[in-house]
Amino acid sequence: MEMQSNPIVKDEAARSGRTELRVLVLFHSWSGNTHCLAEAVAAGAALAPQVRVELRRVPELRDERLLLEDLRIGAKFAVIQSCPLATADDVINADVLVLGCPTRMGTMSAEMKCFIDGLSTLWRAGAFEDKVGAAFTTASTPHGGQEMTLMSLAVAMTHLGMVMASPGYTAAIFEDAGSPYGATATSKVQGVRVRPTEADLVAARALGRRAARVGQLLQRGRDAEKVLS
Ligand SMILES: Cc1cc2nc3c(=O)[nH]c(=O)nc-3n(C[C@H](O)[C@H](O)[C@H](O)COP(=O)(O)O)c2cc1C
Repeated sequence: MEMQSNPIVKDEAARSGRTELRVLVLFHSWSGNTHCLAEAVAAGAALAPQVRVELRRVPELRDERLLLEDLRIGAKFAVIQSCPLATADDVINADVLVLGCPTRMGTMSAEMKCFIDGLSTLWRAGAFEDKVGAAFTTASTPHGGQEMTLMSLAVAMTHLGMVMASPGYTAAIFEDAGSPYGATATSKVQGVRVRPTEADLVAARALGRRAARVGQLLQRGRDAEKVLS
């Protein structure tokens, strides 16, 4: 999927002289765990002043009717389905892009990878330079590849020319939940499916807040540069 657009023109027009910061939380999820983190990231980002936050999902590679018919995920996917699909304009207009997906075979889901690969036209036109990036994921086991997935998302965003807002240990919660590379949750405990814990959600909110803050610092720097030039 290649996104057709005239990014430079749109990007300049959409982003110059704007005071509000636009944060796009872009996720992939089937059974809702990553969706839970996405909502928490969006809520955290929305705490910053003068921020507009949008929650969008990446397109499925499978027929969505089959996902709805799947007894294990159908009801959960129906909720996710009500979230709009991301458009090229959503991506172009964002100052901050926070990407999240399930860990699949130790790395990002194919759906997220396919979406990122489809950004190549925008990428070649420089549409991602100086956008801020951050990442989150869920996996069913505690060491099932969360950090690999976060790093795979970070690698892709680095290729796009984005500035990564790593959480590090910038909030105390990262000592207990998430990771210095992004927000995480484990969706199975002793074989039982569970939702992200309150600590996971606090870490996801902290990630959203941090990404928005780094975005605002960069925005102020750009504004100051304009005044000085
Ligand atoms: C094809 C496939 C591959 C998966 N691979 C992994 C994996 O490598 N490690 C892991 O811990 N969980 C793995 N899982 C489990 C999901 O990462 C986990 O259930 C996740 O929380 C699902 O997110 P969602 O609820 O947002 O759909 C896999 C699931 C599927 C369907």
